[in-house]
Amino acid sequence: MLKPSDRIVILTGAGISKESGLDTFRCAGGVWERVRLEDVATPEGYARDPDMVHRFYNDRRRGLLQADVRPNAAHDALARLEREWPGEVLLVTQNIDDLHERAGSRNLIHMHGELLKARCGVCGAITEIRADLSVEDDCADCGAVAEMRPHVVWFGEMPLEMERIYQNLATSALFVSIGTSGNVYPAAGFVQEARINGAHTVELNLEPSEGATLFDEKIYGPATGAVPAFVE
Ligand SMILES: CC(C)NC(=O)[C@H](Cc1c[nH]c2ccccc12)NC(=O)[C@H](CCCC/N=C(/NCCC(=O)O)S[C@H]1O[C@H](COP(=O)(O)OP(=O)(O)OC[C@H]2O[C@@H](n3cnc4c(N)ncnc43)[C@H](O)[C@@H]2O)[C@@H](O)[C@H]1O)NC(=O)OCc1ccccc1
Repeated sequence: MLKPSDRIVILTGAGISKESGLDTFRCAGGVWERVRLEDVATPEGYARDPDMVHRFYNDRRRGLLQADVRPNAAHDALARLEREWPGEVLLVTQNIDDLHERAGSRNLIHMHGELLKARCGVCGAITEIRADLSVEDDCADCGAVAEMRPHVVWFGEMPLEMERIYQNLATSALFVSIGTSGNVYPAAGFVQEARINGAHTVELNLEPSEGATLFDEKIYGPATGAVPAFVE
């Protein structure tokens, strides 16, 4: 069905990191059951209580840096696909963890940002971070005081590299969505973009997502089983 030169675009969400020990957002016991999205993942929430937002992301960052949190078989299979597929494989993730990179994925877009990076609210400089972030942190580049925020895309903010993503969706022969519930836009609209351009669309998830009916093919089950089997 696919020609070796064909482009493949893959979208991943929190479900692919679940079996690595990282919580999803909307499943039972998920992140948004514990904290209000409006308080910790919006610019308004940050303006209201930056300490609360820093605590939220510092906790997740420490969780990500735990020794037992590492890429799983699904992350590994996608890195292998990128290495072995003769055509281009672009991996677009909504996840802010670094498990795709640790698995070896390179042609990767973090459309919602990265937990191990901070950004200056004044000059936009981006720095790598592994320790806690707080309102005390100043910008090493422009010296702005207390302006360092998590380099993540909050609700109401424009996701990253949207142009490059739409260009690749417009020329993809295969679009695969893995471990996402299809609730958050514009990511939830990518399947429609891919379909419009004639791509074959596949959903790999634990259960049907909001956009399940838009996929040509659906395979349900844990990612660590479904993704390696699909890549094989
Ligand atoms: C809630 C929703 C209604 N709101 C939005 O979508 C909003 C508003 C909006 C825009 N357009 C719309 C159109 C209609 C309605 C609303 C909107 N969108 C925005 O504000 C976006 C910005 C959204 C980004 C917000 N930031 C996040 N995160 C970063 C921070 C952080 O992480 O803290 S979103 C957050 O939700 C994303 C989606 O969640 P999922 O990854 O899908 O996780 P979820 O828990 O929901 O699902 C997990 C799935 O995995 C499955 N699963 C579980 N275990 C496993 C397993 N083991 N194996 C396989 N699958 C598994 C489960 O079954 C489940 O289906 C996450 O990735 C995460 O990034 N910005 C924007 O639109 O800018 C303008 C614009 C417009 C056009 C074009 C460009 C720009």
